[in-house]
Amino acid sequence: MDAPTTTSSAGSDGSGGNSGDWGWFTPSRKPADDRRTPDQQSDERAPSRPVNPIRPVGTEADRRTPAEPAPAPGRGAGGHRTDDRRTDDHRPDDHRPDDRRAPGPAGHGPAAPGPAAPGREEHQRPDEVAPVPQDVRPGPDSPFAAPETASPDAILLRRTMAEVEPISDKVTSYFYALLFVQHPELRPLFPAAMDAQRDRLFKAILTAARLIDDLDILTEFLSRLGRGHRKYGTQPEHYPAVGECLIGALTRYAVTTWNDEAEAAWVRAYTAISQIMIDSAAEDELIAPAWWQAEVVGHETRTHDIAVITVRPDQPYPFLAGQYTSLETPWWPRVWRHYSFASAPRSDGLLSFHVKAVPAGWVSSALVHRARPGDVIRLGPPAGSMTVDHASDNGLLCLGGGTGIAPIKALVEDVADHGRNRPVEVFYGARNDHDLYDIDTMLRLAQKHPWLAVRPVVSDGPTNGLSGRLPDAVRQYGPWNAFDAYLSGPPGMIRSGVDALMGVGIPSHRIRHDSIEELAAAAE
Ligand SMILES: NC(=O)C1=CN([C@@H]2O[C@H](COP(=O)(O)OP(=O)(O)OC[C@H]3O[C@@H](n4cnc5c(N)ncnc54)[C@H](O)[C@@H]3O)[C@@H](O)[C@H]2O)C=CC1
Repeated sequence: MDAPTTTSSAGSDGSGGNSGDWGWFTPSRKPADDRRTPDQQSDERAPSRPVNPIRPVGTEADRRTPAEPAPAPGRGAGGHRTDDRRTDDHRPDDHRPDDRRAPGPAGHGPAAPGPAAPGREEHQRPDEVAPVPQDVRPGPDSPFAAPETASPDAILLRRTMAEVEPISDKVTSYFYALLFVQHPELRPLFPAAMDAQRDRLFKAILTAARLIDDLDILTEFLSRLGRGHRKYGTQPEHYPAVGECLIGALTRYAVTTWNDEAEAAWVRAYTAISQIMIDSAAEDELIAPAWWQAEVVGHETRTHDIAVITVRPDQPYPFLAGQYTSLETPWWPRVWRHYSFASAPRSDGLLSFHVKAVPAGWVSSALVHRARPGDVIRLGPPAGSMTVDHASDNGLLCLGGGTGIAPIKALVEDVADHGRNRPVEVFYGARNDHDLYDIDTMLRLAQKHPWLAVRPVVSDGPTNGLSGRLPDAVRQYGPWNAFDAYLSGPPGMIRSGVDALMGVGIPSHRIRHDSIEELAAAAE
C-alpha cells in the first residue's frame, strides 16, 4: 500500500467537528434510503444520536498525562473546529465525550505499544451478533469467512466486508468524495490524480479489519503503516476524518448488514487501528526523519527501459540488504512507489535502485527517462523482511526475475560482508538474454566468491544459459532442504516460485519475499 490513508480532523461542517454533545467523532449515519451525493449531504447537521466515539489521538506520551475531565456537554471537543485547536489540544481526553471505553479490537484491549494509558477503558463488545440474512454471510471460500474462533466484532466486520467487497469501487469513490467534500483541507495530502491511489486506503483499512483478531500481525502491519504515513504529513488529528467517512461509506453501501452493532464494531476497530498507527508514528518520530531527501548522483541506462540509479541521502539512511523503500520524484508529487535497494549498505552511504520504465508507469518512466544527476527525490523509511538471517547456517536459494535481481544482489553482498561462506545459489530470470541487464555484475560476484553460483534463466528466447521459467529451472537442481529461499520479481513469478519451492520441500517459513499486493501496486 502506497498512499496517504488519513486525512484531517473533525471540524469541517457536517462531520464530527460539530457533533455537539457526543464528542468528536460521530459517524455520519444516514437513513438507508438516503442516496444524495456527498455535496448535498455535506451541509447537513450531525446525526442526532450518540455513538461510540473514535478517539485515537495524540501520542502515547500525551496519553500518559492524567486524564482531564470530559468536556462539558455542548462545548466538548466535538464542538471544536479544527482551526480552533492548539497543537497541544491533541490529548485524547481533550476530545472525549463522557464515554471512556477503551479502543481496541474485541477482547484485546488497547493494541498500542507501551504501557496502558490513563483514561483507557474496556470497550464494549456485543454479547450477541445480530442475525443477518443468509445471502450476505461470507461463504466458506470467501476471504471474509470468519474462522470459528473469530470474536463477535470480527464476525461483524467480516459481514460488512463481504457485503461491500463486490462493490468496493463504488464504496471507495463515495468514501473519497465524502472525505474531500467534508474535509477539503486534506485534499493536498493526496496525489493530484487519484487513479492509482483510489483503492489503496480502502484496501488497507479492510486488511486491518480482517486482521482484527490477530493482534501481533495487526500491530506489525499497522505499525509499519503508521511509520510510513509520516512522509505524507499525516497527523493524529487527521484520523477521525477518515473514520467518519469510512463509516459514512459503509453506512450507505452495507445496507443489509449494517446495524448499531456493526457500526459499534467498526468504530472500535477503526479506533484501535488508528491508535496503533498514531503510536508507531510517534515512536518513530523520536528516532527517524519522516522522509529523506536524496540527490541523484548516478544514472546509468542499461537497456532502453532499465536504468540503475544511485542517490546520496541528505542524512544517514539505515536499512538492511533485501529491504525496499518508497520513493517520490519531483515530477509526480505525492505519488510514491516502492523500490528495492540494489546494494547492501555501503560505507559511502550511497543507495542504488534498478528501475524499469513500465507503460503508464509515471514514476518509473520519470526515473528512467527524465531523472539526471543533481535531481532530488524523496525517500520514505525502509521496509520489508526479505533479509538474511545471519544466525543460520542454511544456504540461500535466490530467485530474481527481471529487475527483481536488485535485492538479490544486495543479499549476496550482505553475505559477503558478513564473511561467512554459506552457499548462495542465484537463479536470474529474464525474458531474453538482452534483458539480463545485470548479468555481468552477478557473474563478477560469482568469480570473486567461490560460495556463490549464478545461473541465468531465459524464458522466451534462445540462450546460452538455462531455458524456461525460473521455478522450473530451480526444480532441476537441488536438493534444497538446507536452504532458505528468497524470491524477488513479478508477482506471477513469486506465486509460482513459492509453489515450486514448497514442492521441492522448503517449508513456507523459510521462503521470503515481499508482499505480492505491494509489488503489484509498485509496478507503476
Ligand atoms: N522485491 C521484489 O520482489 C522486487 C520485485 N520487482 C518486480 O519485478 C518485476 C520485474 O519486471 P520485469 O523485469 O518486466 O520482469 P519480466 O516480466 O521480464 O519477468 C522476469 C522473469 O520472471 C519470469 N516470470 C514472469 N512472470 C512469471 C510467471 N507468472 N511465472 C513464472 N515466471 C514468471 C519471466 O519468465 C522472467 O524470467 C516488476 O514487476 C517489479 O515490480 C522488482 C524489484 C524488486
